[in-house]
Amino acid sequence: MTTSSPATAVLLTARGLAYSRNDAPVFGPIDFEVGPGEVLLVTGANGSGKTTLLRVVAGLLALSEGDVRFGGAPIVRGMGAPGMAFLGHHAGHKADLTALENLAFATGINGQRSGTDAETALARVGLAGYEDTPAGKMSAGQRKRLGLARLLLLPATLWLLDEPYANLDLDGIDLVNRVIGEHVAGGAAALVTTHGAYAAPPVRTRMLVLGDPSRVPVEHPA
Ligand SMILES: Nc1ncnc2c1ncn2[C@@H]1O[C@H](COP(=O)(O)OP(=O)(O)OP(=O)(O)O)[C@@H](O)[C@H]1O
Repeated sequence: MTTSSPATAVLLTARGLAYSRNDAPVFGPIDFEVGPGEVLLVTGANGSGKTTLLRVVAGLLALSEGDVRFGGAPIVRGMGAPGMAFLGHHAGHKADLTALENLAFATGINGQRSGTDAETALARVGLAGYEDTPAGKMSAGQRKRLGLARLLLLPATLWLLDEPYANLDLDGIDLVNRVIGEHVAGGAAALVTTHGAYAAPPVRTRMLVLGDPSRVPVEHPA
């Protein structure tokens, strides 16, 4: 039996989405949907286009073909969509600012989720005691945790997480799974790129496997 979902049941929709660089395909065309309470896990070999896909969805790169929509509205390069939060390989902290100052800077621009505060978010990610530590003096894993604290504070419905498990210890990997689970439990969603089987948020999860980059023709000089 086929059931049709109401339009409001889908947060993110991609149809025939493809990205090419200098006419060479990086990924696609692909179709996917992410609804409230769901995670889309994007996997694939190195170079298969996982980060590129996230950057297209974030509006940082222009798609080459197809259509991608957030809440029914087309995503356009250069137009940050309210309601999305992006955590990249490099979390984008200001090295000279302390953990608390970085969070204040982010919420000053993006607004803050109600019912929480920066100290609570830092404690949640295991950074209690690091409030006054400059981001530039943190380890890679601590900077990743500070990025998670930022996500906890921002009023975003869709999290775009590029390799959120990288640089984290086992407790940190478990933390990522738990905060994703709590985030989507309230009807939010996340796109998560990963290589690892440890990506196991305790929520309804869809899988998207991007293709092998070896299918992309490589031109060699004669
Ligand atoms: N700024 C760039 N300029 C040119 N080519 C790029 C750039 N960024 C990525 N690429 C190329 O685009 C392709 C996809 O890269 P992307 O980083 O999206 O892959 P990925 O699946 O995230 O890889 P990984 O698993 O190694 O992180 C690769 O062939 C890569 O070399």
